[in-house]
Amino acid sequence: MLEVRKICKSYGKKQVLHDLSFAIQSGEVYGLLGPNGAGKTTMISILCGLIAADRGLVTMNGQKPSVSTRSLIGVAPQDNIFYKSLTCEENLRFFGQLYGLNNQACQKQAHYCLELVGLSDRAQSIAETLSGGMQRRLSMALALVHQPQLVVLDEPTTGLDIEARYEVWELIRKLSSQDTAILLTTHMLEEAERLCQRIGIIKKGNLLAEGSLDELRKYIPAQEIAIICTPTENLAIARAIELGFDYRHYGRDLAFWLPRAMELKEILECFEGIKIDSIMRQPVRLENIYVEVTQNITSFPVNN
Ligand SMILES: Nc1ncnc2c1ncn2[C@@H]1O[C@H](COP(=O)(O)OP(=O)(O)OP(=O)(O)O)[C@@H](O)[C@H]1O
Repeated sequence: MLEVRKICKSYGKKQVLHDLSFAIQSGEVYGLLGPNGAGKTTMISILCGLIAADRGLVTMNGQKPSVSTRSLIGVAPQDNIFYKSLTCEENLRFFGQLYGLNNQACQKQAHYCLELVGLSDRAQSIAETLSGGMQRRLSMALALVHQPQLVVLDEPTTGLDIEARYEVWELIRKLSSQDTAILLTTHMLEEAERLCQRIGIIKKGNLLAEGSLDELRKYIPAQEIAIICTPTENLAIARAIELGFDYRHYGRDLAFWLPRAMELKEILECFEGIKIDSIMRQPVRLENIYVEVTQNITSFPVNN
């Protein structure tokens, strides 16, 4: 449904997007991940027609950008964009009008979207009196008022507490089940892991890796990861190297990549003679892959 093909963009002499290509199908949640300054917001701005690409093409359902293709996209930007002093319903009706809906359609869509995001009972509440989580859901409702086929959610859960985050996640799942395509940016890798069917990781405007979580696991040739806490890290690392285990530091955690499934007892036997305070086995997480890819430890080019 959405195809982004070899997009390039520079601000002055600084090129921030380099031949960026990806595609999103109906009902798919696609996570566009990358460190600060990677180019995610620039890409979103191009998608939404806010800025022009220097080169490359964005198509929706095979069509080049036009007023009609733009109406197929809804955007909930990082910062809430509703009018604080209007009620939820007034905001929705106003945004509906901006998208060219007539009065009747505005009314109908306002009610439908408020119900979809679980805010029907707050229709007459002034927007700024809503909790942070409700305000994010109102922003999402505004992005949906014109029934877009693709919704862009730019860091939809930043700053939300866990309950509010769950509500937004539920809403994203609901939209996806209704066949809406979703482009999600987030710095919360657990969020992307839970919600996204496919993930693209970009850095400095280059797509470094793309695929489902299972496909991305190829970046870490391990069955599992063992996080080990030891007062003598050097000894443990030396032993791991002898045994042929790769190792990484994730923050303060020392992690060994286990090339095959191993019982805890067997792992402990590997480190016999070395004091181990604690040990934890875990599957390869998106976080591990993301670190690997964005720190260029292992590099696998993505074919555009
Ligand atoms: N209007 C602008 N003029 C000049 N440079 C810009 C402009 N907007 C963004 N940039 C630069 O382009 C690069 C990409 O920025 P962008 O905001 O797209 O990254 P991002 O991945 O969205 O970052 P974040 O995760 O922090 O939101 C950065 O180096 C940024 O400083």
